[in-house]
Amino acid sequence: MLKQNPTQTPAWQQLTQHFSAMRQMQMKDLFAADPQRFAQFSQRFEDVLVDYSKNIVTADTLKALLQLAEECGLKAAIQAMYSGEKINATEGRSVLHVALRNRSNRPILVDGVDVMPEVNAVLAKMEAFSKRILSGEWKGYTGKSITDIVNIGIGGSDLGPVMVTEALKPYWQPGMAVHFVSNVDGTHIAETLKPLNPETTLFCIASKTFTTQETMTNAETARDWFLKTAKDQSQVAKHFVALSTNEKAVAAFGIDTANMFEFWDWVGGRYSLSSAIGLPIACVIGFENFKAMLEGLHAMDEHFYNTPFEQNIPVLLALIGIWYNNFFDAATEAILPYDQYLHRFAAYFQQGNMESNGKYVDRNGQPVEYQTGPIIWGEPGTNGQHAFYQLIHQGTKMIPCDFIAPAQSHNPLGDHHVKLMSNFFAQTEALLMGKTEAEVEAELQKQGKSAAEIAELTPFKVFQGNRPTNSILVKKIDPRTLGILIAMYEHKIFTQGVIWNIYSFDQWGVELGKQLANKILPELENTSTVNSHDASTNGLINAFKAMR
Ligand SMILES: O=P(O)(O)OC[C@H]1O[C@@H](O)[C@H](O)[C@@H](O)[C@@H]1O
Repeated sequence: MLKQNPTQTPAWQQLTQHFSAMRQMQMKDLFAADPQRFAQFSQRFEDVLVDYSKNIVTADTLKALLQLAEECGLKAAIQAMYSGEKINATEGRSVLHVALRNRSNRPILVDGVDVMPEVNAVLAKMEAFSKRILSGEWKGYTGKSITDIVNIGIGGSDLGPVMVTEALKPYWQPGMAVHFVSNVDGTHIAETLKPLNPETTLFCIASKTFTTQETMTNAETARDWFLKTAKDQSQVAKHFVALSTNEKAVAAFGIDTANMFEFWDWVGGRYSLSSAIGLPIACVIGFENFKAMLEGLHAMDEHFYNTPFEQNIPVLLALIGIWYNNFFDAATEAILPYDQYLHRFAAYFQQGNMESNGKYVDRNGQPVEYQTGPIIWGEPGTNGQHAFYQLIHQGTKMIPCDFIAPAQSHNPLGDHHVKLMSNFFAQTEALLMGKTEAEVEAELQKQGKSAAEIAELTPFKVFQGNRPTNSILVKKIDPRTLGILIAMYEHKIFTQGVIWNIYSFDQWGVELGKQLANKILPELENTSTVNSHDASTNGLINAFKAMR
């Protein structure tokens, strides 16, 4: 894979020059000058409309950004990922979440072996299992059917299934509920288990490595809780399944490996929701709906693979993100879904994006001299409007935002949805157009304010506007569309990682804290004074011990 420093490309030089012309550019002037701007700067994919016209870009900007993608070897990088090359170089692994939802079934080789037969075998096992659970055929230790699934996992073994099951709540099958325990804080599992009945509860222990401290601790607590009632160790098999790559550790925990749903080291945790990690999803929305989501993911995978970059939605979104991140110095991006069911969508892509592209070392092992991954955050609208939008509208920082909304609500109550959507449209319009001094003055005059009051108040009520947004309007949040959206963001992250010349599929940055926590844990289990750390850490640990 090309290991190109993006700032050393001709395209980057061109963008730098172009930026000096664009930094003062007003989007409303661009709209006024070009009646075709919406048509020119929007793309449709199935029932998804992506409008990126409200960005500080011209055709020239996109041309230079597309050139940057070429010069950074994006084409070859996509090819390398889809053909199973070991692009996760620091872990020596392929990166093949696209194989998990490869509905075309075209062979995908890892070390010369087609992975599709094993992918399909696990999917078939998930289908059979989820059908047995949902039909009530799978019985617990007292002969009752399962009513509650508890997924125990963290990070990529939690956030995807949480986000998807919440997003697709209207598709939950009758008589089945799903719960998630991730935090090692005992409160999480204690509160989750309180209303549950061990006779009708199934635990999915989800961990790629099956060594993660939080998950193993919660899994042991769950097993103790279950055995407190069930008594008999042999009944664990009816209530515990494992979703993992680590057969040995699964067996050592006491889970029958017949109840293990396998995946592989070429599935990154944060890209694993279409692997066995998706089992709780399939068990609550039904396998047919899970399959529809896989088909949506695959459709966007194909779009990303086959579409020329100038119409390629993930590529365009990635390039626009780079434009703000690297030229306008925007440090964050907000994801703002106008759909309550998508309330964990931003949290999901916070991991997806920040764990992938939060790297300061490039693929040559050198510190980068440019910005890489942005900070991702967001909450559903309209809640955000009454909380943090003040800063987006009038703060000193540029925050490019993605607004996402469905045309059809799953809950068409009265005029709720048009009210919601009026806010969706109004916000991006306000961020684009702002409100001028003259408009504010005229408004205040109409309200009967004196000249002195008008002069005093006007500066506070002006909106500069010119704040960039993408609008992603979908017909309905259904399994297929959700799959499309997920893959769209995944490939955006991939594209940016390629251009920033970083490895997007490792996560070494999470290791140091784990190591230190393992060192500190035994120090907390006795009463002696600790002095093996820096003064602050010693002081805090000793204060904690004194307070217990
Ligand atoms: O699935 P596992 O092995 O328990 O790992 C869970 C999470 O563990 C974290 O340490 C990693 O940063 C995540 O990427 C990962 O998803």
